[in-house]
Amino acid sequence: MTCNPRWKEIQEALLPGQEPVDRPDIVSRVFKLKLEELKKDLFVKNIFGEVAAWIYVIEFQKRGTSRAAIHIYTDKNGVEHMTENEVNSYLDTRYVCAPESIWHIFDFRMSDRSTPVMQLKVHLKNAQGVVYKEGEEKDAAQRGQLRDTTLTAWFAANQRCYDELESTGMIPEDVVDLPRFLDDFAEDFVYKHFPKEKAEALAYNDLIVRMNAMGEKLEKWMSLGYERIMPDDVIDFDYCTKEGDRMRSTLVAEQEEVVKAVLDAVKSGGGLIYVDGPGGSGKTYVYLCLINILQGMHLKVIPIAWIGIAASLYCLMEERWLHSSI
Ligand SMILES: Nc1ncnc2c1ncn2[C@@H]1O[C@H](COP(=O)(O)OP(=O)(O)OP(=O)(O)O)[C@@H](O)[C@H]1O
Repeated sequence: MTCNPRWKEIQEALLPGQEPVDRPDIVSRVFKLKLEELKKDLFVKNIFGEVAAWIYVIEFQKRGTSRAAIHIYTDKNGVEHMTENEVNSYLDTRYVCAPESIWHIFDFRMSDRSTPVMQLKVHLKNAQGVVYKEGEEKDAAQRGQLRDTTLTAWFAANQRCYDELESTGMIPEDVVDLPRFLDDFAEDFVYKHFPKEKAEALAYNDLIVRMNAMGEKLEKWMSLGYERIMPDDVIDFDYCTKEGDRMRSTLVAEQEEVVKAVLDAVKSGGGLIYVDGPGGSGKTYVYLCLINILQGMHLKVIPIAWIGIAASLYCLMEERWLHSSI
């Protein structure tokens, strides 16, 4: 839909001697009202038939003519092809004309789309809600058993989809092709400096732990014959000592002061030390240095942080957030 400055509603709202170009605010408001009306016709009154999904983008042509490019999908299968060329939309709007500025100032939406998201009425098996009239309870209960709820219909759709995939041979049998994905699974551990073979064993053990947590057994599908090892069993103490010493030799005086205070506290049975400093002043570097030194001494170090991002900085360690360590 393209805006027409000669529209009656625009012309009537102009003050004597004004042209539409003088009143982008009126032009934008009228265009917006008409767009809303058109949306009602298309998507509520369905004047062109049932609509499966829709999306529109507002465009402003070179001399400021507003235009809504609306895609309507009448076929549910077409919905998944809805894409927007963001690069082109960006380039096309480099020139900001008066109606476009007003459109933004009024906070009108630049694009909108229908959301093909449905809320499922979750219920336990055979415990769906049934609406009944007094005296017709039995019929209603029977009807309720026959009729799908959004949840049971969703289960049925999943089953149909699964059956289709199965009939085309796209669902693998109960075999997990771990060797094919082992490199990907082991990547995290390689990143944490474990040699490839240990990283693979750790990945395999990690899968076992995760499966156990879900009440499943990895062995049911396969056994790769790795021995059970946990990250703590494969700490390279020599590497930690060397790396700790190397980092310590590079510390500036204030950093060394912190490291010394912590190591003294460890020797004398413990303590609580608070470290502060401006952003980028080398706090994390000190923690990493300490982690290496202490691990090299076969001591257990548990880094904890308020947020996941900070926790992930301790890449030598299993990441933990504060709440998971308490
Ligand atoms: N003594 C040092 N020798 C070499 N590089 C260092 C040293 N101290 C810090 N750096 C480097 O300086 C940068 C900033 O240090 P770091 O990330 O430890 O600061 P930070 O205080 O933890 O920062 P933020 O508060 O933003 O988290 C890092 O790249 C770190 O490797």
